[in-house]
Amino acid sequence: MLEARGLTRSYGAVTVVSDVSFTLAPGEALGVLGPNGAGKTTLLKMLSGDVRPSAGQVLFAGVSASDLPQAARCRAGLVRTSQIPQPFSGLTVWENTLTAALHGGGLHGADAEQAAHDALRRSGLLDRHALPAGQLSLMGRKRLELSRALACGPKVLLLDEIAGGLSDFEVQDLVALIREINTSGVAIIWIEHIVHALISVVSRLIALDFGRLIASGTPLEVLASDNFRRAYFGDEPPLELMP
Ligand SMILES: Nc1ncnc2c1ncn2[C@@H]1O[C@H](COP(=O)(O)OP(=O)(O)OP(=O)(O)O)[C@@H](O)[C@H]1O
Repeated sequence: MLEARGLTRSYGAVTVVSDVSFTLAPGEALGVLGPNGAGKTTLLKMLSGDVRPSAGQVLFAGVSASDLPQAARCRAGLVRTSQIPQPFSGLTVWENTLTAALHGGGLHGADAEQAAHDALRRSGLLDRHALPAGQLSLMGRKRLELSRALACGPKVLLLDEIAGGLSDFEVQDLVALIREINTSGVAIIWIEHIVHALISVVSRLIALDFGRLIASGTPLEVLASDNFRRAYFGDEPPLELMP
């Protein structure tokens, strides 16, 4: 469904993502871990088309997406949510979601309205459809971020630290929602620092450190790998943090 081939991004002399390759199968859920500044968001932005790779290629459904702009990738089903939700705060929840269906999903008329309605229902926001987005709680804004993404008709959903700042209960609700989206057939790549939330959804992890892919495999394989432990804990990981 999606393939990153040798993705690299440099800013001046500094390379923040270096030669990262991986694949994502249809319907799969893949987690991305790594310390702050490891290059995770930059990697996701290269997949979505927000950042142009300095080298490497993105293949989506077997076809090179490298020359497709961000909007075209979104319409094709490669949809990203932002680390910090940025709805149009003066528009209502409904208007925000409808705008995503029209402009992100490329839908028209009744089709766009149906997609927006379905997205609001799935994300649990139907009862707040008339509320200005600026009046939503943080959890409400996270739901709206997912609602807007769903309204675009994603085949692959790219989630950037969507659980950040939420309470434990809210994280549980969000995990249930993301799991439902994934089991409905949408493949997911999820960057997340809240590891227990991440591994309750994904079946595979990749880990980055200083822009390089340092581990990939099942959650257990990655969390137990020497490279991963060294990146997070230095040479001697505390025993109580071992999985
Ligand atoms: N536009 C830019 N210009 C220069 N440096 C950048 C730019 N965008 C990102 N960087 C740098 O690239 C590195 C990787 O940033 P990135 O946001 O991808 O990391 P991250 O793993 O997502 O971090 P976090 O977990 O803190 O969100 C950081 O050192 C960051 O300062």
